[in-house]
Amino acid sequence: MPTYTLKVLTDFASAHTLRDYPGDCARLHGHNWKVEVEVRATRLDRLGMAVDFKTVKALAREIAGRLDHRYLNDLEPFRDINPTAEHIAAWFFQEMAGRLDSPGVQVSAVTLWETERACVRYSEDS
Ligand SMILES: Nc1nc2c(c(=O)[nH]1)N=C([C@H](O)[C@H](O)COP(=O)(O)OP(=O)(O)OP(=O)(O)O)CN2
Ligand SMILES: [Zn+2]
Repeated sequence: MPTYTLKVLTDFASAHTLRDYPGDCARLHGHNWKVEVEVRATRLDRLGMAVDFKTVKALAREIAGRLDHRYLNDLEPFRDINPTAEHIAAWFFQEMAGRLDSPGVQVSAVTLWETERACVRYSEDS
């Protein structure tokens, strides 16, 4: 089946500490995180769009804004789980999936870049 995968980018700047990490990352430090959100559809609307990029960007920006200029360890769910790239990517995916309300369009992956050299891609493909 033809599939359209759209990707939008956003970012946020936050501080975190990794509890129990055996090294520098257990100390307070920050990152300029970059987020790639992928959404997938198999149908287009009458305009020829799976979903307007603006819709996906606005939602991704709103979610990123909740993390921006914050100490992640103070925010749910990172009071209880370490704010690793893996956990942040999964949280971001779930927030997007819970809010994207476009028929026939699903969030398919979130890639979180922690540095320019390291990222994690989270999806729930079976
Ligand atoms: N699998 C993961 N590994 C690490 C995570 C993570 O979230 N998931 N996080 C960190 C720290 O947050 C650390 O700040 C990042 O370190 P690193 O990727 O090593 O980045 P640096 O720029 O400091 O390191 P270079 O070796 O210069 O690339 C660690 N690991
Ligand atoms: Zn870090």
